[in-house]
Amino acid sequence: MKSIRKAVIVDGVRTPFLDSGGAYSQLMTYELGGKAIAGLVSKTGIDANRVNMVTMGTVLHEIETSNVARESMLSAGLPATIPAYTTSMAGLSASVGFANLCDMIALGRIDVGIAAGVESFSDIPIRYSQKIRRAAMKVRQDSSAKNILKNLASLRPADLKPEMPTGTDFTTRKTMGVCAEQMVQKFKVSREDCDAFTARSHQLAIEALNQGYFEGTIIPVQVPGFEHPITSDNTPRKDSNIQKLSTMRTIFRKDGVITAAGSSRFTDGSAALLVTSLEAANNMGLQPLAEVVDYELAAVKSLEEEMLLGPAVSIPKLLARNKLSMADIDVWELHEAFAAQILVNIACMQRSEFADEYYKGQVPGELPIDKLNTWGGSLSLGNPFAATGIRLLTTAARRLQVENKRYAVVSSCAGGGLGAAILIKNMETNT
Ligand SMILES: CC(=O)CC(=O)SCCNC(=O)CCNC(=O)[C@H](O)C(C)(C)COP(=O)(O)OP(=O)(O)OC[C@H]1O[C@@H](n2cnc3c(N)ncnc32)[C@H](O)[C@@H]1OP(=O)(O)O
Repeated sequence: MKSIRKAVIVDGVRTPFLDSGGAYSQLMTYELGGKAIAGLVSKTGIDANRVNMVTMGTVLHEIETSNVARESMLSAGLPATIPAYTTSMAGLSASVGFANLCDMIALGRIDVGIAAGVESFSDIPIRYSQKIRRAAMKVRQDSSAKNILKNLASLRPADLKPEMPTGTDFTTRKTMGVCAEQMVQKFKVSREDCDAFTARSHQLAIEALNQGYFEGTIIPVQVPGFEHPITSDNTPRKDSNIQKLSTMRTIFRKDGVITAAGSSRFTDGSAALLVTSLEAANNMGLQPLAEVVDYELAAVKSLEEEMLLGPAVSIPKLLARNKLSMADIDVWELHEAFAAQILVNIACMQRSEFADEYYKGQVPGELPIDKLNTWGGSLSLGNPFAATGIRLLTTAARRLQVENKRYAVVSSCAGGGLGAAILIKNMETNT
């Protein structure tokens, strides 16, 4: 086995993010995934034959293309000799694929990888009820007319109702919005602060678009039946101001704080990122954006009250292991599942009782909000679950360059009470 080597982020791209049920309804998930991979190869100009491995995360698995990584890279025209596998870890699905590739690079197993993520809520796996599935299996074993009639007779009209995925956590049987409101009950954040955070997210995304920070990273997508390629997200919203937000009703709990605007929306999109060894980047004449320093995967103790506290349980461990404090991090990119969820995570990291429970008494302190998601976030840009992990990494790496800073931390919560934090470092300040 070779010694530990540096993994570097060369660049990343994404498709425009669109509310589900929109233009991407024309595409199967793998086709949408292939758009980001093809866009990445085209943007970086790499010879696709140099790619050793492709990972793609997804949360909602389409049955016929269950290894969506493979189907996506083939649809992107990559050589069939490149192995590809699909990663699944709720909202961290693409992040864990990225982490796998970094480890493979560090250990010398591969030189060049593509880490991607895709989500389509417009092409979701819809199932028949368990009663129908069982009857169908019995008919498959014995397809005589008598057995078909017997099984048909055992069914009721209600059994024919299709089962749609709802985004409900399997263990708690609660939606993420309900879980987020439970965290608010325990850790207390105000409606006013949530509205202010939501308005900030949209305002910063609009500013980032005006500044041209996303130029070149959002690839045009040609959808069959559309005259022109799709070139931009359908958000942020200009009317997402505090005056309007404060009048909106809460949706997951009557006396709660979460509105439709304070929730990330069901979104379709894909994203892909090129990660290589430093040597491979140099050999290919590529200028990487950032070095991958370390990552931490973590999980909460109580799924009932702490479902979306992934950042609060993963960031402090990552910082402590790397002997860094909150103040050492210049660029923060956190997934905005809900405005309330971000505020609860920030609050938890300042509490001694939380620190006692999770990190042996060291209180991480205040995450500086002026360094957080300054180009907007999932509330204002959309949240195609797995693709979001790659969007966050690309944004963090690019912000390091634009802001000329040293360290960035990317962190996300996820269903199942999971969390991840990833530490990257600007290549320009790589001392
Ligand atoms: C997956 C993981 O592991 C981690 C995670 O990310 S967990 C979080 C995952 N995300 C979720 O669970 C998704 C939660 N989202 C939802 O359930 C739904 O998108 C939602 C309930 C929030 C939206 O519900 P909806 O009924 O479709 O809302 P929608 O009709 O768009 O909006 C309601 C109203 O608010 C308005 N509105 C919405 N967002 C707004 C905004 N930002 N600013 C101003 N107004 C807004 C709309 O225009 C609409 O107004 P009208 O009634 O006048 O038309």
